[in-house]
Amino acid sequence: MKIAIGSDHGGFELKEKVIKFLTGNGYEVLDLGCNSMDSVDYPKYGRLVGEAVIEKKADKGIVICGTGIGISIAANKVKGVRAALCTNTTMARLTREHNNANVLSMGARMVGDILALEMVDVFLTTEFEGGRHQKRIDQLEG
Ligand SMILES: O=C(CO)[C@H](O)[C@H](O)COP(=O)(O)O
Repeated sequence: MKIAIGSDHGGFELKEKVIKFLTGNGYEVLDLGCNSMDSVDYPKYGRLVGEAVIEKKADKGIVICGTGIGISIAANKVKGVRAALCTNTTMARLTREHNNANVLSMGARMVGDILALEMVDVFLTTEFEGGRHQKRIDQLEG
């Protein structure tokens, strides 16, 4: 499975740890930046990850900023993206099972590294349940 990942400066350090986790667990990674802790603007990176998923350059995406809020808003501007800001593993599981989320968003200033990696693992290994949830997702695309 190929994962597109992007962050702003607030998420840079966590992004590097997530990349290490992903490559260590057999995932392919498409790192779309940023590339240092120098201050950058999160909209670009949210959009890049969202576009990579929709253009099928990656199977799923991960976006990280300080809170996870701004970059999730940015990713969700790309048509077809369902980016979910998660703060615990239950949310990471349910957003796959119920929302078929294709992008995980996390706030590096909000959650610890261990929890973040647990959320990544759960998000990437949980399947969409389908059934009653599909018609609700269809309505999102209006
Ligand atoms: O969380 C964020 C957006 O939702 C950003 O990471 C945050 O706003 C960046 O702040 P600063 O420029 O003060 O580092």
